[in-house]
Amino acid sequence: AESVAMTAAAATEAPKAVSGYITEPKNIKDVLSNARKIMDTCAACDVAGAGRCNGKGPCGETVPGMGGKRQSFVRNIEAFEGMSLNMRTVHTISHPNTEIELLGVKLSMPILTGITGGLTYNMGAANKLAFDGEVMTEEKYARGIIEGAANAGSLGWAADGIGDPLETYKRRMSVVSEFKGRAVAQIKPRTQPEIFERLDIVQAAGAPFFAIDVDSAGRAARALPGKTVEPKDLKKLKEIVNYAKIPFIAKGIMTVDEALMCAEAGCGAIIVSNHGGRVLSSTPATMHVLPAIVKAVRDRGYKLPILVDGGVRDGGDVLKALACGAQAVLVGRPMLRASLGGGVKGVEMQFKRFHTELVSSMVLTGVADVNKVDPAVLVQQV
Ligand SMILES: Cc1cc2nc3c(=O)[nH]c(=O)nc-3n(C[C@H](O)[C@H](O)[C@H](O)COP(=O)(O)O)c2cc1C
Repeated sequence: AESVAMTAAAATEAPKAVSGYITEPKNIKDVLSNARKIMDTCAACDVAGAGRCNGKGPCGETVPGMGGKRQSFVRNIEAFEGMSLNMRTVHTISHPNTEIELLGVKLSMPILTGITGGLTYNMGAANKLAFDGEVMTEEKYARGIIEGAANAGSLGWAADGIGDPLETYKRRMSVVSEFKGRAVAQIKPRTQPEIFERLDIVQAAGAPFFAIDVDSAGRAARALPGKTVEPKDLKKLKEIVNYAKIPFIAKGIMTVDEALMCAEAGCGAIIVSNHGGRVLSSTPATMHVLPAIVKAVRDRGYKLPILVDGGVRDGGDVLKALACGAQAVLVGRPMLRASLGGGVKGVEMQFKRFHTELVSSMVLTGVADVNKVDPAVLVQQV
C-alpha cells in the first residue's frame, strides 16, 4: 500500500459493475480469471500456469507494480527458477511435518501471506463490484487475506499505505481485531510518534507481532505533505523495540550489516525482502542474499527467525527458501490475486495449493520436517 490516499470522489462514486465473473470459483484458475477482471493494472498473466508471471509479459503491464525496469522483480523469480532440488524417493517419509512455531504462534505451514494493500492506488480495483456482487473495499480485501490465512492455519497481514489516513488504517485493524492473535499488521516507516500511534492500535487489535517495511524509506521523496516516512537507524530501531509490547519484525533487509543491526536492536525477526522489486529496480534477488545473511546472523549466535519474500510461486520455492536457511516465506502477488478473485475462499485455496505442493516436494526430496531442512536438498551449483 504505497502512495496516494483514496480520494473522496472515488469513495462516493457508484460502484462499477464488472461482467463475466465466475461467481462461485471452484479452483485457483477460476479465482485468477476473476482477478484479471477486477484489476485494471494487472493482467495476472498465466505464463507458466497457475497465474505465474515472469515479469516479461505477455501483458506488457505490471503484476501489479513491479517497479522501474522490473529487474529486481524478475531476478527474484529467476533466482528460484535457477535452483534445483535433489530428488530422493528411496525412504519412508510419506507424511512430512509442515508445522512451525513463529514468535509463539503455531502455523500449519511455513507460509504467510505477503503484506499488500491499496485497492485504489496499487491494484486498480477500487469501487468495483467483486465476484460476489458486493463492492470491493479495503476491509473486504483485508478480510480475504486475513480470514483466508487464518482458516488455512496461518497468518495474514494487514497493510499500511503511506497516504492512508489513520481512518483507513483503523478500518483494516478492525478486521485484525476480529481474529485476535491470528492476524498481523504492518506499519510504514513513519516518524516515531506516528509509528507509536499506529502500534497502539495494532496492539489493541491483538496482533501477536508487527512489521515495519524499512525499505519504504525511499518513498520519503514522494510522500504527501505531512505523510512522512524516513530511514530508521539503529537508535530508532531500538526505540521501536523498546516501545513495542509485541515483537517487531524489520522487513526489507537485504544486507548482512543491516541484518546484524536488526538483531542487535532486538528485532523479533527480519524479512529479507526487496519489496517485490517495487522500491529499487536494481537489487539482487532476495534468494541470492539470504544465505549470507543467515550465516552471519547464526555465526554470531542470534536466534531470531529469518523470513524471506519475493518470487515465491509454488511449494518447491518454499522448500528452496527453507534449504537456504529461512524459517518461513511470505507470498505476495499470488495471495493478492486470490483475495481479489475469490475472497476468503480464494486465499484458502491458494494456501491449500501451496501446502499440497510443499508436501509433495518434501516427499520427493526426502525431507521429514520443515524445521529441519538440510541445505543438501539443493543441488550445489558449480
Ligand atoms: C500491490 C502491492 C502492494 C504492496 N504493499 C505493501 C505494503 O503496504 N507494505 C509492505 O511492506 N509491502 C508491500 N508490498 C510488497 C510485498 O509485501 C512483498 O514484499 C512482495 O510483493 C513480495 O513479492 P511477491 O509479490 O513476488 O511474492 C506490496 C506489494 C504489492 C504487489
